[in-house]
Amino acid sequence: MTAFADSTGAAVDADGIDAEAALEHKERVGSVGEADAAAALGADYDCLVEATPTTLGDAHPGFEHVEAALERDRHVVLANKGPVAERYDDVMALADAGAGEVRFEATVGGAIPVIATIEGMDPSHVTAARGVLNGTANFVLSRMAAEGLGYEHVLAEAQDLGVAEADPTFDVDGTDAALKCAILANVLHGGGYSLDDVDVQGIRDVPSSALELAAEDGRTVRLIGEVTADGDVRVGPRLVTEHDTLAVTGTQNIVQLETTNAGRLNISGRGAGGPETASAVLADVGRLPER
Ligand SMILES: NC(=O)C1=CN([C@@H]2O[C@H](COP(=O)(O)OP(=O)(O)OC[C@H]3O[C@@H](n4cnc5c(N)ncnc54)[C@H](OP(=O)(O)O)[C@@H]3O)[C@@H](O)[C@H]2O)C=CC1
Ligand SMILES: N[C@@H](CCO)C(=O)O
Repeated sequence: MTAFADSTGAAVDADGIDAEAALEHKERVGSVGEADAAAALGADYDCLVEATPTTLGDAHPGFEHVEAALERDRHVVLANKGPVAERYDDVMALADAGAGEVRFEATVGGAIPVIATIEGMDPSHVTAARGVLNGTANFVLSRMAAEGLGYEHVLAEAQDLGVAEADPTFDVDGTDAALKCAILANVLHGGGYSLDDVDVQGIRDVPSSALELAAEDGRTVRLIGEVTADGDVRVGPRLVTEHDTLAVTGTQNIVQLETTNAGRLNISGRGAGGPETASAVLADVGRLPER
């Protein structure tokens, strides 16, 4: 690693950075290094890992970071969903114009290999996708149902686990799941989608009484996102039976892919969290060609 930045500073060294020392510097001083944060963009590197907070619309500052790397023919690996959910076509045009590749496994489903599976099948053989795509909302719904706990209390627990977005309304209002669905739609249809194309409803208005009522009937509520065979994209709370494949618990995610050759694939696993997300980022780095 030759550069490492946060919002207020950067550590840059072409001979390699001591990550432990940079993190210790952040603990002590509040930033990973003394250099200007923007200095990391001009550093000597092969691949930029973009993991700034996901933002909507112009996807600032993530998009500009991606642009700076691709214009220098560097590879990009994203954990940040903004650039590939909101500006997929712009990102791919930049990649097509140069020698850098863009990968973004971590943006959908945390540690589980959703994008790699679609690539492996070939997107033209995947007709639809649906699933539980937000670990925070799933944690909140499953804890509320299992423990009868209040919404605010459970959301605070999810924030402590490090799975909630910097702005947790993204999670509970369905925005994060919608961004992931827009990314899936872009992968399946070769671009053209953003958050504006997703019909979104979150879980904020799901009362614990609705979960109790559903449980009496052997059912529960899950925040389900889907890209339909017609290309429609939507996210909302849905009733599912307690034993349904989609009724994963805690921060687990599940993605169901409808495929022409393999039928329905179910891929589930840890969909959020620091080590989980880092594993997907590193898997992408390993998939990049040598520069
Ligand atoms: N956490 C998870 O489970 C998952 C997260 N993601 C995505 O990964 C990204 C990171 O998530 P997470 O680590 O949880 O988020 P955090 O909010 O914990 O961390 C974001 C980091 O970005 C830094 N940052 C902010 N602005 C800039 C900037 N202009 N230049 C350089 N660095 C900047 C922040 O610096 P500072 O420390 O100074 O504030 C902080 O270190 C988000 O886009 C999120 O949506 C994707 C999958 C799973
Ligand atoms: N906040 C997101 C992180 C993973 O993208 C979640 O809860 O699923």
